[in-house]
Amino acid sequence: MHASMSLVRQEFQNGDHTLASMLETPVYESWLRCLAQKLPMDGPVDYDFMSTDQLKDVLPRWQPLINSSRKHLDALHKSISGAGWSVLFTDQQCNALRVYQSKNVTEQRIVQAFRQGAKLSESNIGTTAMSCALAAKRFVRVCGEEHYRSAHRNFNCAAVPVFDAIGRVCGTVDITNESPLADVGAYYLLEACARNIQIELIRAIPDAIVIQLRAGHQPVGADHLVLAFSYDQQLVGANYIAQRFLRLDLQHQQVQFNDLFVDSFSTLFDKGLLKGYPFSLTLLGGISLQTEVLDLPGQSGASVPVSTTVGKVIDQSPARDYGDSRIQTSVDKSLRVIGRLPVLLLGESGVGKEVIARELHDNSAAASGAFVSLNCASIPETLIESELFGYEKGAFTGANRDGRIGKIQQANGGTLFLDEIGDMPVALQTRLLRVLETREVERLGSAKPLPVDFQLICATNKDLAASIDCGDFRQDLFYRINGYEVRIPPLRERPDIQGLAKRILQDVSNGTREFSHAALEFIAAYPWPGNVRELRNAIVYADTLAEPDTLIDMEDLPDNLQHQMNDQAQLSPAESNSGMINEVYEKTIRQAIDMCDGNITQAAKKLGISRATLYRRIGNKST
Ligand SMILES: Nc1ncnc2c1ncn2[C@@H]1O[C@H](COP(=O)(O)OP(=O)(O)OP(=O)(O)O)[C@@H](O)[C@H]1O
Repeated sequence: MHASMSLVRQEFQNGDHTLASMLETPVYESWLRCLAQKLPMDGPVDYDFMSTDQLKDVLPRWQPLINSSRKHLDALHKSISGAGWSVLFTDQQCNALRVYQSKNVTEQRIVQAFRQGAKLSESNIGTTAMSCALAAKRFVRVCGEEHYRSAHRNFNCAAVPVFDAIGRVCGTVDITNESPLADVGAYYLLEACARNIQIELIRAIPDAIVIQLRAGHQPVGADHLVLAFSYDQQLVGANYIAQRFLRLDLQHQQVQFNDLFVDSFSTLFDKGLLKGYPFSLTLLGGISLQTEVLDLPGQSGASVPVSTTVGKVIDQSPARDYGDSRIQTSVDKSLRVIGRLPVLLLGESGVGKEVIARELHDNSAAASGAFVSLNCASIPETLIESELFGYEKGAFTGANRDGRIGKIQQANGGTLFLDEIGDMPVALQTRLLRVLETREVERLGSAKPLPVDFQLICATNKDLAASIDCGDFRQDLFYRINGYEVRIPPLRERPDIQGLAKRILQDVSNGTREFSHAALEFIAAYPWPGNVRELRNAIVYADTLAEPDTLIDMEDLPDNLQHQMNDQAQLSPAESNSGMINEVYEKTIRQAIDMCDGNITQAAKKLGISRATLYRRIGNKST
């Protein structure tokens, strides 16, 4: 094989393509593109990387793709790393979004090139499995000297394209090994990973109802068809299998629910309420498919494993940690009452009210029902009513022709989570109160009451007592929703911020990273005005941008945290009158001095404050 490939390459370089044209078509076509770009076949390859600033610019654009792929890439890496495979996830320009090096890697070029932000396009590094898979839109293996650049002759690669919710190529997953042997098992897992990422992208479509379908006789583990519909019945996502099975071309076609099925769209909601119970949908041609609702609008899905083709899909949700045992105690108590009393969660923005609401739902007797959330502050006042109560066919101009099921009805048999309840308009508070009293809901445009049964969890960061005083919140509704009140302390008041941070980092990095001592001290000292949301974002940021396989250090955390800390440290003690905050800054300053072995000038530089300010702060402590 080696001798013959050398001959193929030699003849190609001499302008004779007879042998090269017998290579796999995607590989030969890539060679032709490389030739057209005058890339040399021989000689060293220099890898090009995005600068940290460029990475910061593109990361927000990549984030949805990274989020949807993370757990499937983690699972792929775990499965095949021991067999020597490194995993690379790229965007559609072959820029490395996420990398996993095999523990057994020895080839220096893999060590060098497998870094986030590496620019690995064909025009930069010649033929690769990624560039071939992108062009051919299918699985391609490129082995040894099939790589255009001879520097890559020790690479054995395979790659598949990743398709987005409507079937456009949005990236690739590549696996690379130093061993030249084919590995059918690894290829199978690679293809399953790409299919699962597409399903995850479909499940991330906001406000879509996502269903999975299969023929009754399909064996366990076979791929399902996954379809997502918007409220107006339009097909907004379909996985690769569904696109082929139903002959769809979503990039160029608009498809409605009843272009595909004989059943009415409302079947999805009526049957979907019993989440987890399959029902039957019939295609226009008469084929009947077993259907299950994966996500209802308002629920963020993308967490339940769908395709079983990767074998056992790992549930990555860790045992919950709040950094405060008082919160766990309150959650445990709430669980005892939630079936009978509504729970009211109070706390600043970002403390984790929705996380706790989901935790309560998942561990309650209604866990098999839906968790339906409505943020009363984030949708226009005029829409809350139809969102909550739903409406009948033709209830008002612009209404969907089939009518719409409301959130209250969707939560039947499950949990209704009303976030920012303090922002609900007073007129609607009256209607909600009636539903809570009668346990019946009337859709807009209908006088027919429908019985409903759900657990209620409300949350707010407003002072409801003050809202009642000024007439913005009904007192009787307050008593109705406040069966059991849980006050969630802000992060800065929790005793074990470091423990929570470690747990989040473990989750985010899939157990591959830890914090340095200095970073942990900083985390404990910083006041976290954005609470756990801010902490989590900072950790995701650091995990994404820090060099692979290193500790997360203070410098890896977002710059703005350190600036905010320093700004506070610049304040005179009189300006910064909170004892807690003073203590926090003094602790940071002491740590900086320790880290600089007592050198005040260096410590001041590290903190970004003047020596005078630093002395003033130390003086403040000693007085
Ligand atoms: N205990 C926790 N462990 C890990 N992550 C958490 C925890 N609590 C909250 N988070 C994360 O913090 C972010 C904010 O959480 P959540 O939306 O539940 O807060 P909230 O109090 O409902 O905020 P808001 O009032 O702004 O709606 C989310 O990204 C969530 O994943």
